[in-house]
This record gives sequence, structure tokens and C-alpha cells, in this order.
Amino acid sequence: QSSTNQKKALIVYYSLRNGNTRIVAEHIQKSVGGDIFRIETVNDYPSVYNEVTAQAKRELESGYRPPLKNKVKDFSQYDVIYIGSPNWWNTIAPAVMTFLESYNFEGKTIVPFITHEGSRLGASVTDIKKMAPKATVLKGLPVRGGSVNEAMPDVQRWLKDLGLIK
Ligand SMILES: Cc1cc2nc3c(=O)[nH]c(=O)nc-3n(C[C@H](O)[C@H](O)[C@H](O)COP(=O)(O)O)c2cc1C
Repeated sequence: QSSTNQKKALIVYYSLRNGNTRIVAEHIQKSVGGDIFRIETVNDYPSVYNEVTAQAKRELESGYRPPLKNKVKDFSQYDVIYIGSPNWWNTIAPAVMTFLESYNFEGKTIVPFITHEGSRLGASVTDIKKMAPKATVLKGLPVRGGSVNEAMPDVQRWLKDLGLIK
């Protein structure tokens, strides 16, 4: 970062296994710099896909918040926080909900990005706003899971539209 009073960006993401959301997070970090943080749950999800979707459905319906393994060091040093999640049942993954409820987002700007297999953003951005009501939440970017490797131009257009890169 060049200017002395400009705070660093933080790029936070959750990605189950395939790393679709991780790849978009990396496109963002290549574009804006800053630090990257992977959300990890204490307990792993099952290895069978159908079991993951069933468990996720139960967790979302009950409002369960999976405990997280790791914490961001000195969260207050960041003012722009990119938050990435896969679309799970039309919203963000429960681990990202835990994350949003674990930090003070007052005065922060959240920039959401979502990978999906057809539902695009769904209710994810609306739900992020509910879980971090004191943050300013900018326009979210949906990226199809199968297209993440080619998504850099879309990522950069979105960042330019938001005035986050030149
Ligand atoms: C539990 C679960 C629920 C999902 N629900 C949806 C959904 O409602 N709509 C959709 O388009 N994709 C859904 N998907 C597909 C993921 O959003 C997509 O594969 C995503 O890119 C995975 O990202 P990741 O590899 O970073 O975990 C779901 C995947 C899982 C595992």
C-alpha cells in the first residue's frame, strides 16, 4: 500500500474443498493487495457431497454457527473487508455467518463475492447485511464455480465499478 493513512484490505473466504471461492479470493488479492484469511471450521464436513448438503441444510434451518479454528490478527487494522462464500442453499455458508458475528464491523466496508452453480448471489448479500448491520455492504460479485479460473476480467471490472481499483 502506497499511502500512509490507507489501511490494508483483508480478503476473507470460506471454501469447502474444491477451492472455487479460494480462487476468486486470490484474483482479488492479486488485484488489490492486502492480506488473505481462510475461514476454517473446527469440525470438518463429511466427505460425501450429499451428506454435506444435508448437514448444511440442517445447520441453516436451526441457525447453527460452526465454531472456527482461527482468528484474524488485529482486525481493527482493516477497513475494507472482502468476504467470499460459496452459495449454500441460496445463502452464505454457516462458517461465514460465524465469522460475521465474531467481529465488530462498525465503520467497516464489506465487499461480498459468492461462487455458485446457478443461484448466483441468492439471498447472500441480504443475509450478510443482516449479520453485520453496522457495515457498509457494497455490490456483490457472483461467479459460477466452473468459471473461477477465467474470472479475473469479471473480478477486475467489478472492482473498477466499485472504485476499488483504477
Ligand atoms: C452444502 C452446499 C449447498 C449448495 N447450495 C447451492 C445452491 O443453493 N445454489 C447454487 O447455485 N449452488 C449451490 N452449491 C454449489 C456451490 O455453491 C458451488 O459449487 C461453489 O462454487 C463451491 O465453492 P467452494 O469450492 O469454494 O466450496 C452448494 C454446495 C454445497 C456444498
